Amino acid sequence: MDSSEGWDHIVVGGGLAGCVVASRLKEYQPSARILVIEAGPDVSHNKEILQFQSLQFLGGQFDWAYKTLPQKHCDGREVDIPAGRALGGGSIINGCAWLRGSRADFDSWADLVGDRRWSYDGQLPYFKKTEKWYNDELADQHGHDGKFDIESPVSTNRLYPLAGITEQAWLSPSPGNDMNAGTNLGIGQLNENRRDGARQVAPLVYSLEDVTVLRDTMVGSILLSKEGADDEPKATGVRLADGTEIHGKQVIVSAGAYRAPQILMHSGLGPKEVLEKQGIETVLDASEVGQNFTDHVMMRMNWELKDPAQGYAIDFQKPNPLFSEPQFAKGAPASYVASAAVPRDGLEAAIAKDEGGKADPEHPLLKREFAMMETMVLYLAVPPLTPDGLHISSFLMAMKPTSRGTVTIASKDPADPPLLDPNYLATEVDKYVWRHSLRQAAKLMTGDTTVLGRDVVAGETPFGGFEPLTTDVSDEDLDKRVRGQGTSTYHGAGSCSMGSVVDTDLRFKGVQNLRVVDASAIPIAIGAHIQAAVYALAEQAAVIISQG
Ligand SMILES: Cc1cc2nc3c(=O)[nH]c(=O)nc-3n(C[C@H](O)[C@H](O)[C@H](O)COP(=O)(O)OP(=O)(O)OC[C@H]3O[C@@H](n4cnc5c(N)ncnc54)[C@H](O)[C@@H]3O)c2cc1C
Repeated sequence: MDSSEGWDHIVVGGGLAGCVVASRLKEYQPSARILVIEAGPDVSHNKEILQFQSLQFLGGQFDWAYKTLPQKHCDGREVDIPAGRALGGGSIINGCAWLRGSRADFDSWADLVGDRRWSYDGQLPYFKKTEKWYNDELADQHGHDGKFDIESPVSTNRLYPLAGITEQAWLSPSPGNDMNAGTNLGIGQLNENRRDGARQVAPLVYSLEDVTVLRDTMVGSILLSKEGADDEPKATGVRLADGTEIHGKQVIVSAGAYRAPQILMHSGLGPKEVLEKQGIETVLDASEVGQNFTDHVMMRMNWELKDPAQGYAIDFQKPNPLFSEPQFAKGAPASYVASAAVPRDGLEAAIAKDEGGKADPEHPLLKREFAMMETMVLYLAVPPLTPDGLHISSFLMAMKPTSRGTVTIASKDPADPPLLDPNYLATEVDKYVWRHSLRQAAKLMTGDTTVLGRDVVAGETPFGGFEPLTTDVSDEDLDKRVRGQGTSTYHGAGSCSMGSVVDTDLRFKGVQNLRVVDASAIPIAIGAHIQAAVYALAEQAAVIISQG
């Protein structure tokens, strides 16, 4: 079929969500004509990608390699934000961490949009559709015949020598937690969506066999028609960056949190003042497009071992026989992920400072208890060091930021990158969470209350001219550290939020036949890595769309 013919559904962006929506719509509506248009290539059979164990493709040809605008609260730094540029989107280059987030996250999403389909219980059937879980524990929480094989260090027999000692450091509040069963407060196995260690990419797991895919093809804008003066605009197709028009009954934008707002703005759907500045005719003054943009801030730290001869850390120069066993190539060199809340009084004080007056107990962050900071300990040194057998490392990720930023445009040219301003660390809440959590990290890694701190770790090996992290560090030094070293966790979301830009059926408000289905529609900060939530969102969206 000529791709310019009338399609039932045109999916813009064949990323993680786009593949799910296209594949499921074809399954639910077998006679529907579905077109996916993806800016990047199809590399889903590339063996390097499938077998790949880390994030080596960052900055390469399958990465849009964005940079933020200078971050006001991060010493003016421009922070790198990678994003997948290929059929499969983020699933081609991401870290494969599989963490659902908590009941509290999804219930607050449902409260915000006033629709229980987006609560934890509302999303649970869709989480299950995505999973082929590896054991029968908490069976009511897991899918066993869903799309992705999920693996853990234990299910793949990766028994790291430091596992018990790292777990001991986080025994409170909830050891042995299943981080994908409704609560993520505590410590549990680091699960990954891998099959026997291999990456599983969205376009292979969600078959696109009977869907037409245009790859290496950039969409510039959405075609909109408006017949009478009072009529709502209607999406009638898309215009490619080279000017070609493709017509269809419905357009589903799945270009991700960075590009979805850009495509909408290039179509005349966005804040009027932004459109006017770029000489774009306003079809609908949609002031919320590109607002509410959020990302998780991450910090990485290397910790020197007291006795490297114990063989706790991977050494690229002198491989330890244990880590050379084949099972250790089946996942990230980590056993656990630990997530913690912060003290309520500190949180209340920070909220009061941000919002003025006394914190309202109904404030979304106080109404439920959330995992505010996630920690992973990796059994190897991370940049600027190379794995040297002398260091382990930890990654801290602040999962419930209250800072919100914007995605906007610099020009009318779809080839130009969007302007990304996540506005990291703008709020007192975010600063407080980091201060508290970095002190906790110092206590766990260097204090005498844990075996890790007492017997295993000698101290931090900082980089960038900072002093090693200790338990008696000042607030000022902690603020300086995170300002200077916080990076993206690559979890951009919220820039076409449900409730403001799209309704709870993912329809763009004020335009017919147009939907947005990707991370940009998530209206809150999910308290975990977000791919599982994006897959579940897309699964539920496909059901909703197929029902008309
Ligand atoms: C390096 C990295 C590591 C990550 N690690 C993890 C992890 O371990 N665990 C986790 O849960 N999450 C992780 N994530 C996040 C996760 O991959 C993303 O949240 C997810 O991919 C978002 O899905 P999406 O469908 O919204 O967007 P994407 O997957 O980014 O898909 C958008 C697609 O649209 C295409 N596109 C954009 N503009 C156009 C256009 N104009 N025309 C045509 N096509 C277009 C893009 O090329 C892309 O393929 C990581 C992300 C990155 C980048």
